[in-house]
Amino acid sequence: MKVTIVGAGAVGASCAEYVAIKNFASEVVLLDIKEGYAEGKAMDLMQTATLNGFDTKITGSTNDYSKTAGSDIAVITSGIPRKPGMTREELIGINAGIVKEVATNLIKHSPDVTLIVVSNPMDTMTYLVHKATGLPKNKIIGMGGALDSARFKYRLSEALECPPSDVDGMVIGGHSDTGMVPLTRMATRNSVPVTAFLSEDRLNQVSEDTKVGGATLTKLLGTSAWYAPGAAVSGLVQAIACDQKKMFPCSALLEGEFGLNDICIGVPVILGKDGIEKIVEIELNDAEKAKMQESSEGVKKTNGLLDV
Ligand SMILES: NC(=O)c1ccc[n+]([C@@H]2O[C@H](COP(=O)([O-])OP(=O)(O)OC[C@H]3O[C@@H](n4cnc5c(N)ncnc54)[C@H](O)[C@@H]3O)[C@@H](O)[C@H]2O)c1
Ligand SMILES: O=C(O)C[C@H](O)C(=O)O
Repeated sequence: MKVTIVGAGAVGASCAEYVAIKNFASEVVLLDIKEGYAEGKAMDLMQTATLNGFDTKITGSTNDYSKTAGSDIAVITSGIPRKPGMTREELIGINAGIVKEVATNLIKHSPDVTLIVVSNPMDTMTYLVHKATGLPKNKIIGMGGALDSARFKYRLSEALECPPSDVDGMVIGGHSDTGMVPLTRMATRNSVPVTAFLSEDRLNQVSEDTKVGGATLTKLLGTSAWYAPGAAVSGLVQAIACDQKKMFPCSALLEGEFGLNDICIGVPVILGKDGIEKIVEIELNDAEKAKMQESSEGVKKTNGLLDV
């Protein structure tokens, strides 16, 4: 199993580290445009192999896509991150060109690759990859909901004063400060609805904290987060590589599902060896449907800025 990660920055390197530590891939190629950078990150990570007990071979490349040939899965984390005070949408001007070029180069050398898009604004970048490449729709996956759901569970565990592993929950919708739709009605603590423990006001606070999860970290760090994003991407890579048939909210191209068309946005999907093997159309109530509709209008507005 060969995994390529383009963009050896904070998120790309974190993802490479988690993939290696989970020890399911034979090879990880890190590629970056910055001279020597991916090679340096790869060497540093390889020097953790005996410490962390993995056998995955990690190599680096400065923009030489021939090194990525035959990749089964490729992750796109190339592009600029936001700074405090910015929205993800403001990154489109620089990141659209980078993502389009990177996706085209990857497919040239690995025509059967499954792509995971991470660069922001992620839903729009995922849509761009659909428009710019001829890959089938099951092979283009946007990562946002897995991370947002992890943050939702963290915030729920804080409110419930319990370990995060007690909590289950999911965030669908656009990966933006206003577009996320945390499904509080369906969240549980060991199968008991969290609504049994938390007031409506407290749950609203959990939702609002979840939606600005990325912005909160960006303010603290001066740039956007990387540990949870890297871990979330590695979960998607593992589900595909190991044909796990796991359910994650991912940005997928919708053709009528959830009443939406011609858009990539976060919905529950089953991930296995064929990428997105199924979109799971869960039943939403009227309030959730309205939030999803509003979220899709935001994503479509950003898509309208694309030159496709
Ligand atoms: N979808 C998500 O949930 C999520 C989470 C975190 C970050 N992100 C996004 O991921 C992207 C990367 O974030 P980061 O913190 O790793 O940034 P970073 O600046 O640390 O790393 C980005 C890397 O991309 C490289 N790069 C730029 N242009 C390139 C090109 N044409 N080819 C190859 N490499 C190129 C840069 O040299 C840099 O090393 C940002 O757009 C950020 O907003 C998304
Ligand atoms: O917040 C960001 O800009 C990065 C990423 O989308 C995140 O949610 O951490």
